[in-house]
Amino acid sequence: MSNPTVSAIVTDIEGTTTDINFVHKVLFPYAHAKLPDFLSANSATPAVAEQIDAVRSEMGDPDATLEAVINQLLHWIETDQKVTPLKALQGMVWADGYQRGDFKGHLYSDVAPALRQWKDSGKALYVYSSGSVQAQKLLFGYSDEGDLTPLFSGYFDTHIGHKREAASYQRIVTELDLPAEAVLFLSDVVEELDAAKQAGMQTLQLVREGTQPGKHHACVTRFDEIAL
Ligand SMILES: CSCCC(=O)C(=O)COP(=O)(O)O
Ligand SMILES: [Mg+2]
Repeated sequence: MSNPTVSAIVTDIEGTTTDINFVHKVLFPYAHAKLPDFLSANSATPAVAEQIDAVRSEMGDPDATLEAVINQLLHWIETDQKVTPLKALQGMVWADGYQRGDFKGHLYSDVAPALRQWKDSGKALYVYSSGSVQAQKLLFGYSDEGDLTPLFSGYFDTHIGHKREAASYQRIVTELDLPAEAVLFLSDVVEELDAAKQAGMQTLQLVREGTQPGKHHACVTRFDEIAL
């Protein structure tokens, strides 16, 4: 497919640029193992204390003990809940892992060449993930393909809204200051693509191994099938 009407591309991460297994079998278990000690050691640090208070708010219990907060966070990891303070704290814990070389951000082999080509041809590139902006920058900054962060013009996380809600994509379009139809959203998840399309964006589903294709969005299996 060739599409010269696209000025900006917004990409999802998990299942789109990156193997779901890297997120679920490397990142989430790492956060699950490290969060308790990280929170016990850093609970007085202002950036961490702010997120602990946000967890207490989500729990509806402003007096929850640190132990209760930790148990809540571990439960959210086990059930893959996209709760904003969990995502912020995961990003902080993963920073250690990336910096120590415990893992690198996984990217499918077709992703970095396509991102470079789109950037060179004048497209603006953005990320929209439930992972925090810090986590997104870490994954692309410490990726298997080196530091790809210079390719991106911006990052969006759940502070802009949840990924299955059209209003989130309307806010992104407003931030990009572009007509919605000039923005292409890439994701593996049909509900996210439906929300982006409702906001007027162009959409394309990445059907990586194990992904079920939907009926209402054009599909590709790799980034190098996308001609812009
Ligand atoms: C930013 S890397 C970690 C991804 C993550 O935490 C997550 O929940 C995946 O969300 P996505 O919106 O990329 O499916
Ligand atoms: Mg995804």
